[in-house]
Amino acid sequence: MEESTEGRGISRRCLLGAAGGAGAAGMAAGGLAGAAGRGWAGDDVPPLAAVGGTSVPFHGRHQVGITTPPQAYGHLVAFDLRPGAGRAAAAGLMRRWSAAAEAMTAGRPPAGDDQIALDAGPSSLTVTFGFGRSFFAKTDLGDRMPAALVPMPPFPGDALDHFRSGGDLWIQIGADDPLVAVHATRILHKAASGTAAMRWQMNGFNRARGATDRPRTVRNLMGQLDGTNNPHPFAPGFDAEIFAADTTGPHAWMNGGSYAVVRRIRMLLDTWEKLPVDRQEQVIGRRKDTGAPLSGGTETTPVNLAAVRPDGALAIPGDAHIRVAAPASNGGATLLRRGFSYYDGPRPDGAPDAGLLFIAWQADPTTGFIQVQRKLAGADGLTRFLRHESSAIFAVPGGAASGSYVGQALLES
Ligand SMILES: C=CC1=C(C)c2cc3[nH]c(cc4nc(cc5[nH]c(cc1n2)c(C)c5CCC(=O)O)C(CCC(=O)O)=C4C)c(C)c3C=C
Ligand SMILES: [Fe+2]
Repeated sequence: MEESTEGRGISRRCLLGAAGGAGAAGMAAGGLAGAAGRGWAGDDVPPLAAVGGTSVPFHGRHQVGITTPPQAYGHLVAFDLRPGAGRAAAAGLMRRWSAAAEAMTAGRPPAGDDQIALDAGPSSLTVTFGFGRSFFAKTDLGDRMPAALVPMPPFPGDALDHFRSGGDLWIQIGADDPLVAVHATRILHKAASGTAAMRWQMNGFNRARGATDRPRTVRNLMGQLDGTNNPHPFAPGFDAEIFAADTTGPHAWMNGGSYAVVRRIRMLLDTWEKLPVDRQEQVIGRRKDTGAPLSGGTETTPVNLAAVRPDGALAIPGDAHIRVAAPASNGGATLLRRGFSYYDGPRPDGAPDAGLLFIAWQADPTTGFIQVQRKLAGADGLTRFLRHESSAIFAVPGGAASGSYVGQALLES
């Protein structure tokens, strides 16, 4: 049975983690020992299960939610500053948001808690904050806007909804428990009151942690393993490809930061599902069941783009998604893809409103997403099964040190 602590509104479970289950760098299963030391000596309380007890520390050089393994539930929320809200108001908001995020990711109740996630533990909650281009003019910080935060160019085939694109501020919320994710979303929305209004919200999901016998690549709504050939955080060159280069001067506030490109990409599932599986595999260039490249091997075997079949045809077709998107086809352009599926029921035309909340992380969107998407829009066999329906790009500053808030180096210097 669950026990809540009177007056503090936090479950004792939150303070007693479970052993095991921290599958990734930066994650701590039962990583709440500090909290547990604050007067909670009970040993008759059942501990949180591994999913609930896993915490991802909020503070660090980089914000969380970039290299953190994708959680089961995700909410992407964009806000616009209210008229009259300038730099000081934005600083106050980032301070409130960071304090709430720091508390919730540690399994503590934030200020003004509504207690809807009392007994769930942190459940790998991450909260990631970003700034859109429009933020800088409204806060009189135009001279601090980095050159890499370019306007997104149009691409052939785009069908963008302006009202679900862009935004002054962005929050990515991820957690392995749905109540924890919704709780964080609602708390952060309430904390914005008076300063910023919600512009759009999109809700997504991935496979539940623990549903498979071992952590494995997520499967998207087309049925493919998606994320296999992502760059690995421990690989040489990863930081240079994904995180902004350290600088001094007006853009030093982005040290440790990254750029997020967010695209809501609807999948034309009724058309896709009519295609035989072997044709679907040719479109991607990988086996649908195992994720192995059509050049052979297992999911993790390096792709051989030069491999030919006995009949002399390319094993991975010329218009296969993984060929056209590969760094080798794009001057080395590398992205870290970390998205969420969405499934929002039927559209008025009867087709499923379903697809991918595609999020790409990179050191520079011009040499990252924009370069690759230009190529894909013209040459990728997958394109005819997709519609890009919203688009945004955000500068995501480095993580906050303990006692400071995300974006402080921008807003207070
Ligand atoms: C602009 C970049 C990309 C968009 C947009 C994009 C959309 C998209 N992709 C899939 C499914 C898969 N993509 C896969 C690999 C892959 N995709 C991109 C880029 C974009 N994808 C890259 C750079 C790569 C890696 C290429 C490589 O070097 O091998 C795969 C294969 C498995 C994997 O490696 O992740 C799948 C499957 C969908 C469904 C989609 C839009 C909805
Ligand atoms: Fe892709």
